[in-house]
Formats: sequence, C-alpha cells, structure tokens
Amino acid sequence: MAQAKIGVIGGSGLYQMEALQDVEEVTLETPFGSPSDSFIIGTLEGTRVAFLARHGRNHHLMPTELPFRANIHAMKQLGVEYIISASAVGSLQEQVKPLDMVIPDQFIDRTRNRVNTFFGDGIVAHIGFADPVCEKLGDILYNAISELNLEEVTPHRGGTYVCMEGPAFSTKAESYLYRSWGSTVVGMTNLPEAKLAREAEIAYGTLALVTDYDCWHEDHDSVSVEMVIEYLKKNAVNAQKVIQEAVRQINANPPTSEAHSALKYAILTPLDKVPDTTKEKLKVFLEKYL
Ligand SMILES: CSC[C@H]1O[C@H](OP(=O)(O)O)[C@H](O)[C@@H]1O
Ligand SMILES: Nc1ncnc2[nH]cnc12
Repeated sequence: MAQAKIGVIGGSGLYQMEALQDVEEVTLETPFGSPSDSFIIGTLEGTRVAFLARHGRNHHLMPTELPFRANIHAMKQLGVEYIISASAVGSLQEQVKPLDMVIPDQFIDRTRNRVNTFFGDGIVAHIGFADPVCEKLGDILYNAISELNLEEVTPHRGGTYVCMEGPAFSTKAESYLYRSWGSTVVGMTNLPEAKLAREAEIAYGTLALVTDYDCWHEDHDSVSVEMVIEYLKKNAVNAQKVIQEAVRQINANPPTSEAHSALKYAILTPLDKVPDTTKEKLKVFLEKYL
C-alpha cells in the first residue's frame, strides 16, 4: 500500500502539483464512498506527498457534493499526518487583497448540507475544536510565504474563514454580516475538512488564496467566476511554491500537533460496546485505541 506523510488538498485552480517526482496514481475506496479523485503520490523535498484535487481534476464536484469523509479517510489510509489545504477565498477586509495569502486560525460554520463527522452508528465522540487548525502548521505556512517574498503577495497570519454552503456566492447582506462579525475571508469548503481531519487525528492547515473582495467593496465589482479566474491561475503558481517550502520545513522538523491525539479523551462509548461493523468502518482511526 502506498504511503505518504503529507497530504495536499488542491482547491479551485490547483488541480496538480508540478514538482512531484516519482509519481504514482493511487485509486482508493473507503467505507464512506469514493474520494474526489485518485491520489497523485510523489516525492517532494525528500518526502512522499499525496495530492488530491478537492473538486476532482476536472472540477466536476460542487462544494455540497464533496465527499469530505472519503477524502479524509483515504488520507488516513495513506498514513498522512499533515494536510495542507489550498483554498480559494473572497476577502472580507480591505487590507486583504486578491493574490494575498491568509492562514486562518478560526472558522464560522454557515454550511447546512454537510456531514461533518465520522462518528454515529453506535459510537459517540466529541473532539475539541476550539482551535480548529494546527498552530504549528500555520506557523510553517506563514513562514514559507514570508520567506519566499512573492511578488504582490502579502501574508496574513490568523483570521476567521466563514464557510458558506454555496454554490451561489453571498448576497450583499450576508457579506456585510460576515464583516460585522470581524471575519477575514469567505469560502465554501474548509470547515468540514478541518473537522474531519481533527477526528482523524491529522494536523490540518489552511492556505487561503484570495481571489476577490466578495460583494461588499464599493470600489470592486461583486465576485463572479469570470472575475476570479486570472487570480486562480496566479494563486496556483504561488501556492505550489509555498507548499513546496512548507513540505521542506515539515520534513526537516516534523511538528507534534495536538491534532495527533485528538481522540484520546473524545470517545464516550466504551469501545467494547461499539458494533463490529462500525469498528471496522472506523478501524484506521480507532486501531491505536483498541
Ligand atoms: C473560485 S469559485 C468558489 C469556489 O472556490 C473555492 O473552492 P476551494 O475552497 O476548493 O478552493 C470555494 O470554496 C468555492 O468552492
Ligand atoms: N467570494 C467568495 N465566496 C465564497 N467562496 C469563494 N471562493 C473564492 N471567492 C469566494
């Protein structure tokens, strides 16, 4: 079975990682269905990295349709300990401009139609999610952006990512509301992923790539796909450089993360009372506790 220590989830605009070497394509199945696409596993900076295109390589899956559980389960099967999630976002703050990169440290959940847990079916667990992303991975991503000194890119450490359902973009009233909450960026994908990664005890870090000012800014047109496409392309080039540098830093000094033991005190159901079918389904997460 192929293995990789670091997973990269590429969002809108990032459908492949050009720098991967000795590449193998691995198709995985999970008890939660098929992942978004097959995994492209290759060597980057001396370590094996598993790349997955979140919406599929031809961008055929809407945010609501994404098989988040299958994607994270498959990452766990591969032995992934760190996930870098590259994600397009709209800016909710004047100083956060298109092409900038944000490392959010908080989320607000505005989704309505997602399954955000692996648990249920006879097993109950409540993970801590006060700090929803791995701080050390965030530091590494921020350092990587800062050290690369990319043209027209300002890094922002910290901030709140509002995760909306989509697929339509926000109304102005929603955009103003998110701003009144002090939020930094808006997107449609990262919150379910971060929750499931935490349940899977995988450290998760978001590299949010700004493409637009959503629809609140008087001096900028409201977001549309037509408008963001050029930024998506530039962001994809920049993101690959940042990810490569972050992978180098992770590999040089793999951080221990609170995420790596998130289930230790989270499971309320005695494991000998959990139905065998459920235990089997969750084996990749539970085996170290059985
Ligand atoms: C760029 S159009 C909106 C689309 O882009 C973001 O995708 P991802 O988070 O996978 O980069 C956003 O969440 C929407 O899905
Ligand atoms: N304005 C926006 N709202 C939601 N998701 C986005 N992805 C990129 N820009 C976005």
